[in-house]
Amino acid sequence: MSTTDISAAATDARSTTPHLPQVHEPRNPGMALDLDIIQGQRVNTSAVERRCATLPGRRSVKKDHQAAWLLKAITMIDLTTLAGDDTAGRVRRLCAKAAHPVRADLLEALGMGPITTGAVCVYHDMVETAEEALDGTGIPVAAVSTGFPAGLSPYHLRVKEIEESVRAGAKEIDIVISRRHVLTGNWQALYDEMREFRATCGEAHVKAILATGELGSLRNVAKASQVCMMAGADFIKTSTGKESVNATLPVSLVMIRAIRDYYARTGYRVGYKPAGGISKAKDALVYLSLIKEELGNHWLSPHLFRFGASSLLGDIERQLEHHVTGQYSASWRHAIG
Ligand SMILES: O=C[C@H](O)COP(=O)(O)O
Repeated sequence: MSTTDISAAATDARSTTPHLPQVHEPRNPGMALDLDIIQGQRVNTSAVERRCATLPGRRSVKKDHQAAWLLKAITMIDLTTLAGDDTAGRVRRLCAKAAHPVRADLLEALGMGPITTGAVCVYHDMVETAEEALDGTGIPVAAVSTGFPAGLSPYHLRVKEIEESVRAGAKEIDIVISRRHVLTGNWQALYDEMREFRATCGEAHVKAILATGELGSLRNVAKASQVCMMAGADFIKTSTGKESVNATLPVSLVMIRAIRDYYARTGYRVGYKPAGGISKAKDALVYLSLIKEELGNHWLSPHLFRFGASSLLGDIERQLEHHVTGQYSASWRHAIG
């Protein structure tokens, strides 16, 4: 990464606020299911693993540049709470954190104006609470729908859940795909399901959660990515955070390259959301460098990249505090996010 590139990233980080008008990105309308493309998907697993193994060691940005990248990362977090014991109080606190993700004195010391996270992500039941709490901030609410996390509730109820979440005010819907369609190679069923989910979302943007840890192979991940994009997904997302294996770099590389292929074929840019288990600032930096190298700077923006994370923000804020003060605070001081 050249110094020029890093400076550009720093400048961009200072001006990125997701709720302000973004570069207009035409929505992916989808296309007819092309089974030849699906069957033609190949993944060289050892090459993917080799490439990913070198990334964390090779790519590091330091000092001011690191702070700029971390600030940028914050603007691309879907700040998430998806717990059985979620309460309205917890969701309101999370929303307050999304609107003010970094302490004002730290932002001032870093020469930054206000920033926010990319979205707040909750279960359907908490959409109205989050909407009220975020009123006036411009931060969108993302709802996980369609029987999250397993996606095994009756089909008509999954469609209904999307309708209800959109009616409650969610601007983004994170759907879960039926893993069995992938595992049985029923690409038409996966396409039809995704197509209907997308149509039901209407103006709300749809993120397709593949639950990659349950798809059996990287080749299946590549195929499922292509099918969901053909069916009109605005984003493809790795995981619910509830599988035993969630976001990983190899899975990310495969999905990112699927996005690149789809863009080359159709001219439409689909977003990427790694989710689940990303909790350290240094891991966020590796993901951002992977995106930059494989997809380019255009994707380093909240309208095309998000982290799905419940605790990443806390570690990033801790690193920023260290950058400003030279001291690390205890992690419990950054408990939310
Ligand atoms: O979509 C977001 C994930 O559920 C968050 O997972 P996490 O709690 O491991 O950060």
